[in-house]
Amino acid sequence: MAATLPQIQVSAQVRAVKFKINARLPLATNLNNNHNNGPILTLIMLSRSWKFGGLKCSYSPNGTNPEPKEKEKRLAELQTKNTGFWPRKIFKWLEGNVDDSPRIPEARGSIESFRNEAFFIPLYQLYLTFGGIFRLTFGPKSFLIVSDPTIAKHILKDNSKAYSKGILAEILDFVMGKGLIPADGELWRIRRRTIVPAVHLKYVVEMIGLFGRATDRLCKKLEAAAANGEDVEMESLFSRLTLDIIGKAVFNYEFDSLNIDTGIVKAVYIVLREAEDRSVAPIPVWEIPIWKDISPKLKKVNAALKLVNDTLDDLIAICKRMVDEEELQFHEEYINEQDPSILHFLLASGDDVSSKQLRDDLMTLLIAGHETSAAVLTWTFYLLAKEPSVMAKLQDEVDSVLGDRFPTMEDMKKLKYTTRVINESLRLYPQPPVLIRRSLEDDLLGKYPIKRDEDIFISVWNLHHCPSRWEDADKFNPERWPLDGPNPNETNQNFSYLPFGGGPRKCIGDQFATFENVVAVAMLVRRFNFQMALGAPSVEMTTGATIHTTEGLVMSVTCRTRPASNSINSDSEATPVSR
Ligand code: HEM
Repeated sequence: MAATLPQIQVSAQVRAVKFKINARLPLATNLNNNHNNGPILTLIMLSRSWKFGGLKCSYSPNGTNPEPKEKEKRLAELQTKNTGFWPRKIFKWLEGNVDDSPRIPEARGSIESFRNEAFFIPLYQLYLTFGGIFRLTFGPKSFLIVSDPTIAKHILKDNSKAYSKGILAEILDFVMGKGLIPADGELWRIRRRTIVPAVHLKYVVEMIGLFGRATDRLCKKLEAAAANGEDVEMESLFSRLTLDIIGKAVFNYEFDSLNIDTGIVKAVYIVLREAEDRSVAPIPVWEIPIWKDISPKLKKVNAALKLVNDTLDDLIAICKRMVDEEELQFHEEYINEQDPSILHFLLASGDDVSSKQLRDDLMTLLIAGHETSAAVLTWTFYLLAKEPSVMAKLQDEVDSVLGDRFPTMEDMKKLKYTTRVINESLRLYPQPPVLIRRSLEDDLLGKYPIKRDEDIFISVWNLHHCPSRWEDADKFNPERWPLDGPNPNETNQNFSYLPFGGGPRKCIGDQFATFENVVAVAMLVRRFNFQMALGAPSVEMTTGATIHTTEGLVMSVTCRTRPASNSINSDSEATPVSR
């Protein structure tokens, strides 16, 4: 199973751990500009200093290199003779350590090629050796890897002003510009204040109907596959489902990608794929001036980007006309029934239509809300196929709560086990698995002082798989979240669980996404049984913006005997599911 993590064995004498790290980093984790260290990293760490496989490496837990014996002896002599004339600083200087502050444990490595392993897996192995914060160094470049909940909270929440999105903003610039995810500082504050009100409760409730209609279209596709006995590749279907949903929810555009491959759908996928490719590219070729003009791939990307941008401009113009003509008064929970999209809300609120900023924000929402939800659904169905007892319990709940109709807001409160399944899926497969920050000033992380301009990866994967925090950490066990307990989040789990980040930059679509996933899972498991298809490629992880499978999630689908409507729970007002 892909989530089963290799454990490293650390012997007392020699700790020799050879890690091959695939530098297919999550979207936020590219090594570009001066961070460019090539595609693959191989770390070889030896406790203290030993020769191993012809390569000499060193590691010491306080970050200093072991000194030669003679020098140590001389220092010891000097120290024993110290009568107060030699200040302590001078001994430290002779040791090559000018200040008293503790040094962050350091893992040093060399770079080497190795494919087909998700980057965060070796980071997990290093975490088991080095602990909640360590420095990962290759040549002149280093990164801080944080897997400690208190330090994560400090960076994300308590001292969040001292951190920017760093390399994430650089990589995403071509597609998101200064959109809400990459933006920092005052611009981010202004945009966040403008956009968050658009995702109000009434809007989210309205979206539940949209989630149901879109999932119903997917059900029809699956019904056809089931009738023909065809296997289905669920990862790409989930990607299309969530694209259809987010297009309609953000700018009232019907991609209908589940049914047709129009030019715009293809263009969106070209742009999304490019964003992922850039996040894992060893060299930022797109920045080389001549290459930019002659590369057929980049030409294609630019053409696709132009089509997407032109379409967004058109949608903004159409929406602007609607807003000008309508007589609705703008208020806190403003919603236009014909077009409840976020774009409509923003324009009605007086947001500047001509600005590139609005387009950047729409593009950001499209990407943020599409890949993440698709990945959650993919891994949830993979986990469910592996745990039939969880699937059976889930189907029981859905049968009894939903009966034969589309889910409503009321059902969201009742589908408690379904929600726990999503909570647990997000623990095992956090999307994205790593959060990126850069320090804007000197700071203290735990007991360790750090300088400005440190690139930091907060490994949500490590936080969510920590063996001392979670019982049977690798087990898919929705029961770990009591049904009568609060919905787990970063606050009630003390930053050990960060499915939607935390602090001021927490996801603005958390409730939207949770309901979207609950509706999709509930409707799908009510209608179908899912199994891994016979002869399907084994499911392995790889990283782009989120965790993908390497070769898709190929499943066989069979129709369930439709459960009878449940008269107690069924809501006569709610729309029956179309047949
Ligand atoms: C299951 C689906 C989703 C997951 C797992 C998810 C996860 C996250 C996480 C972890 C962050 C924090 C990133 C960081 O701190 O660096 C984030 C931020 C964000 N998310 Fe989501 N997200 C999901 C769905 C959505 C949806 C549907 C939308 C939009 C409708 C959305 C919009 C955003 C935006 C705009 C931000 C940036 C907020 C800011 O920086 O102020 N997300 N998301």
